Amino acid sequence: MIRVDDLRKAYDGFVAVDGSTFEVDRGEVFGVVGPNGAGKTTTLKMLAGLVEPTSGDVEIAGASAGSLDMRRNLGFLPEESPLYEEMTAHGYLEFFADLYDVPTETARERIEEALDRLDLEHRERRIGDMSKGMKRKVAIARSLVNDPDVLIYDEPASGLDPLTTNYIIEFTRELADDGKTIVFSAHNLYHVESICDRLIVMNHGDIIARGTLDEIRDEHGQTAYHVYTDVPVRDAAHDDDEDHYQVVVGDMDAVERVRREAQADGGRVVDIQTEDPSLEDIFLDIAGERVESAREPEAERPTQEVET
Ligand SMILES: Nc1ncnc2c1ncn2[C@@H]1O[C@H](COP(=O)(O)OP(=O)(O)OP(=O)(O)O)[C@@H](O)[C@H]1O
Repeated sequence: MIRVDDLRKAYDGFVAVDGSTFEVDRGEVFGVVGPNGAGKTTTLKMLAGLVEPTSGDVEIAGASAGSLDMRRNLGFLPEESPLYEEMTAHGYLEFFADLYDVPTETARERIEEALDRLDLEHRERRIGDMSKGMKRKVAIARSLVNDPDVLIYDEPASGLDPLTTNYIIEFTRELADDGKTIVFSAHNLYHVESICDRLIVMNHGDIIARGTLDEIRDEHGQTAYHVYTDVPVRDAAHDDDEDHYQVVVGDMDAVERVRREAQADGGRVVDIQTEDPSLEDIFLDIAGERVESAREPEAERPTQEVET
């Protein structure tokens, strides 16, 4: 659906995006992740035909970036979406539907459906008097008025309260389930982990990792093994609540060493749990930088039990 070939952008010699190549399939949610200044917005704007690449190509559903065909089939949500503050949500969205030549009745139905699904309250309120979350929902509805196949969302949920953030992130997933192809950027890696099919991780203009989250984990991540014993072993911490000892190791050989050590002291391993690295852990590993400190609590991370 989207093909990006050796895309590059330099501003006065400063390279913001350094030769990105990737493809996005129809119906996919595709994440573009990275710290501030990684080149996410520049990449998304080049996809949307809003920034002219220094070199390289973008093709969306067979149309080249910036062409009229492509624009008709695209919804872009900028990081900061300036809205017409004096208008109501309806007035504003009808105005944009009109720009896309959407027939009035179709536009009304589409707008109503989008605002219902986004659960936008106080639709007749002046946009200038709406909360930040409400404004973001109006901007998202705006990206849908032309019923595009492709949506490009720059930080769709950044800076919003957790409830609105979750709502928007889940809504983004639903749009893909409806068949839309979505490229979205995020600082918050937890959002990416929760809804992306595939992603690229960018840093300083380069793609430093790519694939599904599992593929990225396999290639770059390291599973942590939490080993619980009933006798003290080297480097273990005592868990007062459970009255056992816990040590975290990086591979099965180390787990085996802990088991032998416990046995030598007349004890045993009582449990082993694995913890997959989060995208943030992986990012720290490969880029040596933290992408987002304000992530969801640790408890949200998936933990699987393994056979002991
Ligand atoms: N119009 C411009 N002129 C000069 N430099 C620019 C311009 N736009 C972006 N840059 C630079 O290009 C780099 C990449 O910026 P970009 O906005 O794409 O990053 P980002 O990953 O989206 O960051 P953020 O998460 O902060 O939005 C940054 O160093 C930025 O300062």
